[in-house]
Amino acid sequence: MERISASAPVVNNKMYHISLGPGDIPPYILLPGDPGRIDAIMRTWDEAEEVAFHREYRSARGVYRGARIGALSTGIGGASTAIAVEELARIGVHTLIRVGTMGAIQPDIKVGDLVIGFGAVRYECASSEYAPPEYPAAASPEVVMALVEAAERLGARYHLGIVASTATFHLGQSRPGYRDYTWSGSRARMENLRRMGVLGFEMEAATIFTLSNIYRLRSGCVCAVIANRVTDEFIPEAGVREAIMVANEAVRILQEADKSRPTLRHTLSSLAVALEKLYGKLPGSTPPRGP
Ligand SMILES: O=P(O)(O)O[C@H]1O[C@H](CO)[C@@H](O)[C@H]1O
Ligand SMILES: O=c1cc[nH]c(=O)[nH]1
Repeated sequence: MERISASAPVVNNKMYHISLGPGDIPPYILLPGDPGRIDAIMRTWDEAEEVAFHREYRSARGVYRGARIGALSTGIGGASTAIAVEELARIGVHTLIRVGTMGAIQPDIKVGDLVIGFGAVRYECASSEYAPPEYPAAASPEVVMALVEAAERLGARYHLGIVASTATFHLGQSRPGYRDYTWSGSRARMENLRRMGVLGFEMEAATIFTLSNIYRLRSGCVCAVIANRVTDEFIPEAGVREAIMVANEAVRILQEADKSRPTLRHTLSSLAVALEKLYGKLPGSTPPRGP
């Protein structure tokens, strides 16, 4: 029987939760929360195949307008999302774009609009197990710029700003609980964040941004606004296809940029490979692995 390390479980060369191993998925990946959104994402690609489906983690790979692209659902919330980022990092994924849905908390944001987050309020709890509260949950500038460029190209109506990632959908987002249970901290949260200019509530961006910065990965987030909490409207799926298209296009933009402008790390590791071919194995050298 295969001996499996309990501290970093890998089963048949696949990460224990996401069921993916090195090479199974392209290093540029879309991260919806909902496994059902993988179908909608695959329908927008020119080539698409499902790769694995274990627990909440459903994955696919394909090609969008010449760009190799992957997708993995994270499930709802920071805990399952942290597992996804941990395991994706170990198999060489370096660029993560959350494609989610959101409840806007500003009155001028319409249901069906998109929100591109450049930072996230860390109410989701999972990131607190990785870094103190002073550590920011910030998206990567390159990914944010690619998302903005993509939204402009596609003529999508978008808002750029800070989002709030919560640990729960109800009390964490100032909704009453069962039998109208509430308390002052929950009731005050939405109004306080609205005054601070925060655009809306979702549940995963802060985890993705925090872990990505710690692990030197790139990340960003585009969400479809399916609800507005001020105007009290809700249209499931409003803007979801647009969010997916913006994320696809951003991956294409990033891949083009990465090809024409290799990073210092990539250049150095390519050099190490070339030297290794000439002179044999160098101590501590690793093959190039994306930007
Ligand atoms: O639409 P997704 O990506 O699942 O995201 C949003 O929807 C879920 C709540 O309904 C949370 O995961 C929230 O972040
Ligand atoms: O209100 C909403 C809508 C989508 N996702 C959330 O987390 N909250």
